[in-house]
Amino acid sequence: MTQAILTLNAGSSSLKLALYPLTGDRPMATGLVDAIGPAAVFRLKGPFGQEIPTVAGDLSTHAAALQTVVASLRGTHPDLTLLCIGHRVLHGGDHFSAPVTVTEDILALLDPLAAFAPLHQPHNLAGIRAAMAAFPGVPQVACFDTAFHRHHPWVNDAFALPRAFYDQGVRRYGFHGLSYDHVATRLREIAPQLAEGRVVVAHLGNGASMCALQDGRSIASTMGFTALDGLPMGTRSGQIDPGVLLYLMQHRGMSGDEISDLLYRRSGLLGISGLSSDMRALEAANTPEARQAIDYFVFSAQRELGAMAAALGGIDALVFCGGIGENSRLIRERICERLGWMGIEIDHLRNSANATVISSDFARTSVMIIPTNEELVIARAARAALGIGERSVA
Ligand SMILES: Nc1ncnc2c1ncn2[C@@H]1O[C@H](COP(=O)(O)OP(=O)(O)O)[C@@H](O)[C@H]1O
Ligand SMILES: CC(=O)OP(=O)(O)O
Ligand SMILES: [Mg+2]
Repeated sequence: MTQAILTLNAGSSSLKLALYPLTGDRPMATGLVDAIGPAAVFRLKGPFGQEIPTVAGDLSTHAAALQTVVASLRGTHPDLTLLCIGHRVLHGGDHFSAPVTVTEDILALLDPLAAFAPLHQPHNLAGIRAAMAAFPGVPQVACFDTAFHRHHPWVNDAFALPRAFYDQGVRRYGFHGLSYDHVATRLREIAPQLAEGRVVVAHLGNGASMCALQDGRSIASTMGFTALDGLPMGTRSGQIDPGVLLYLMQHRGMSGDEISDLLYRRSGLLGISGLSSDMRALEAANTPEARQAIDYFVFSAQRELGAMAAALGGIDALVFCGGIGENSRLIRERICERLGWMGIEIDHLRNSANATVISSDFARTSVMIIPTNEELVIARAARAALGIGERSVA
């Protein structure tokens, strides 16, 4: 019998998965079902990144895709027994500061939070419900993007609104917490002294944010009540004057749904470039609009980095992660330009090689690349829920 843990990260049109053994950091398989629906594509890889054949099956919904995924995993592991399924869930509100084993009561607490995370939460919860239906009796563990930030000082948790709103949950939650948890853990392994200091982690992917870590704990983040704030993203606006939204509603007659669509799906890199939400496409395009989208992204990152360093009272290390942070030497180089005032100076050869340490030997502030691994954080939480890990789960 092959006992294993499945991790799921259900997005609006995708399902990312990993199959983990009960010990060790190397997944037995990783996979992605992309463009769930009539034209879905399903790819599965083995422990060394080699392609694994998948079974032909229904990929038209998240629930159907999950069945096809498990059937394919059984192709290589015929005696597969799933002991636990761990899920990425974007929003845990003020209810959760740690992973939790899901019950119907917990789902009832998480459902209303979909209003604060429309791109993610409905799909995350659909993934849990599909897994509960397909594997009754198998524990489902929810791991929240917000949990890592729940101990922010009050000034980084509140907005300057009348107090009642804070009490009703209108707070600066912060997201990408699974990613920051992983990076903080890796940094303690790679550079323990730095990990005790003032570190800003830049998670630059399709969603993008920064986190200020003091001794490995989050004290501030650029994302707030929702995953819209802070840096511009693939299709999300990032920080915007709330007066713009009032103007659009009161004078341009836009509805709440239209503004939501504008801010979540039509803005950011896609909105500015008019071309693509994908940084690779913008780097290749060389149109004035694509260049402006990159300029805006870089300038926002420099500005937010200043804010995170100020929250920490200085900076000892900057760490890049996420699809852009891990792979784009151009964006890293552009962000680090003009940051000499905070002791940042990168070594261009190291940066081009995507090395772990990319700062020059003479720089006061270390600059690093640490590939993120949200799946491993979820797998460890699932192991803890089974009583075979180091962290506790309620
Ligand atoms: N070599 C690269 N150069 C520039 N951007 C890249 C590169 N590889 C990936 N990216 C960008 O990373 C982003 C996706 O990041 P990722 O963290 O994988 O997103 P997701 O949030 O979907 O997991 C896309 O904008 C993609 O273009
Ligand atoms: C929080 C967030 O934006 O997540 P993602 O990068 O997966 O979209
Ligand atoms: Mg992501």
